[in-house]
Order: sequence, then C-alpha cells, then structure tokens
Amino acid sequence: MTAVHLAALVKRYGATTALNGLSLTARRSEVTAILGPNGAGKTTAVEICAGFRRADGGTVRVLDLDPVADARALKPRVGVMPQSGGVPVSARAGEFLRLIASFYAHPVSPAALLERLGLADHARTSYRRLSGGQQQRLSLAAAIVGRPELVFLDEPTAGLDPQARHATWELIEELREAGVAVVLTTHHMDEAERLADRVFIVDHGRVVAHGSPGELTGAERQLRFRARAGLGLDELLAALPAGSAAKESPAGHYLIEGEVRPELLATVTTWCASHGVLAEDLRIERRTLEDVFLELTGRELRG
Ligand SMILES: Nc1ncnc2c1ncn2[C@@H]1O[C@H](COP(=O)(O)OP(=O)(O)OP(=O)(O)O)[C@@H](O)[C@H]1O
Repeated sequence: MTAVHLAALVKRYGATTALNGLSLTARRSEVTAILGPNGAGKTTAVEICAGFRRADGGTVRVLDLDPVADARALKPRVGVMPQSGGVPVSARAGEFLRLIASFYAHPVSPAALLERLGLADHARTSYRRLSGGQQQRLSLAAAIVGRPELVFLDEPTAGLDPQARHATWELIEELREAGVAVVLTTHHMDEAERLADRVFIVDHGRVVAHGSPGELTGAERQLRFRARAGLGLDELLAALPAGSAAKESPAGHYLIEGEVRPELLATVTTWCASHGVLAEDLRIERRTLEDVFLELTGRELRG
C-alpha cells in the first residue's frame, strides 16, 4: 500500500532549485531510503511531506492526503524526526516525551521508549544538556511514541556512536515489522543497504536511480587489489575478456570490472605474477551503492 506519493516535486529557495522534479513512492511495511549527498534536497523533500513547507510544483500525497490542507487529520498518523531536533531546549527528556505521548490515543510507554533508546538515566536532563547523540535519540522517540502509521526520519543516525546506531537500526526494523511505513534520509550507503527495501538515490533535487539495494547494485561483481602505483594496465586489459575494464583509482588501488569468472581471476593473477606484482588485498566483491552513485554522478557520495 502506498503511504507517500511524490510526483515531479519542485521547490526553489530564491535562485536555488532544491527539488527539481523529484518523484518517489513509499509503501507501508517498508523502509524507503532517500540517499544522496549534502544539499541533494533530502531535507526539503521530508519537510514538504511533513507539511512544514509547500512545494512550488508537483504532487504530494501522504496517506492519500495533502500534508498542508489535511495537517490535522495527518498529525496523529504521522511521526516526524526533523534534522534539527524540534525539541524546546529547556524541556526535560522524560517530561517532553510524556507530553508528546499525551497527544496520542494509544502511545507507547514513554519510560519504556527512553529505556530502549538508552536515555533512561537522562529522563530529568534538559534537552540542551543532552549530548548530540542523545538529542537525536530523544527526537526519534518523539517521532514514534504515538505509534504512527508513517514516520519520516531525517538522518536518524547522524552523529550517533556505533552502538546507538545499531540500536536505532533495530528499532527501525521493528517499526517495519509492525507495518509502519518508514521514510528516512541518509548519506550513509551502508545504512541504506542494511535497512532499506527501496532506495531512491537523489542528486541535485531529482531521483537519479531507484530500486531495492540488490537491484541497484546488480548481480555484478568486481575485483579489487592494491599494488605499487602506476602499473601499465593496457596489456592486462588486452588479456581480459571483451567488455572488461581495468582502472587505477586512487593511485595503487586497482579495480577490474566485467563478468568476474574464475578465468578472469586467473588472468589477473597470472599477469601479476609475470610482472612481479604482489596483488595485496585481492578480493572479489559486489558493487556497493557508493559505486552506483559514483557511476551515475561522477562524484563520491560523501565527497
Ligand atoms: N531555507 C533555505 N533557504 C535557502 N536555501 C535552502 C534552504 N534550505 C535548503 N536550501 C538549499 O536547498 C538545497 C537542498 O537542501 P536540503 O537541505 O534539502 O538538502 P539535503 O539533501 O537534506 O542536504 P543535507 O544532507 O546537507 O541535509 C541546498 O542547496 C540548500 O543549500
């Protein structure tokens, strides 16, 4: 079932076009990741879905409603974790979460949620005195305490330590199991790969590719190794099957693309042996979303 439908969304801030025809769909019981570099338009898209901003063009439907015109009807059904907190700085964590819970008919127990997110010892701490990671987790708790059908999480794990990051991932997976539609933004491709059923790769305000992580990265494998910089690859390339590619990037890091079969591995190692090259860290791996992004845009995701 469709929870969010965005079609040809346009948003301008003065001379800046933040969204330039962005289209995406998110479904219930799925995690949908909007993956893109800084400034790609992810936050703007979430803010429009949350009814915080109006689009300049295109269609926005959230649970089949209009986020601005139907804001009252959507409020009890949608949770939002904005990028910049959204919590009054003097509010104490526990009191704030109980207040938010009181707005909903069937909230989760605030105390249990604080415990779950490792904030139980900070229930009496004011928001401004929480660490960045604790503030993030309180903001996440506030987004989900009302048992929403749909949640928007804007960079939910930004600034979290690995333990808190994993706890957040597990919570997100449980939301999906419970039938919630989760839409999250991230510029961590590992987060999208681990969590998302569908990924929308966004760049310059539009979707440049979408699909499940497996669809996006494909079945293709690639072979990588490290060796001394500046190996002449023409001769190796000539020995490889047609359609293969070999490149050095950055210096001393080699990548062989194409159909990685046993013969290809043998060709590479034989070539290395005959040139006195010790191929270190030789490995065959699947393409990552980072590779896909690089291919599509010519830039690194986190660049
Ligand atoms: N209120 C605003 N006024 C002017 N320009 C803005 C405003 N908000 C965002 N922008 C610009 O719009 C573009 C998209 O920004 P947005 O915050 O939506 O991207 P993002 O993908 O969420 O980036 P990040 O990962 O850094 O949060 C950027 O060029 C940004 O500078």
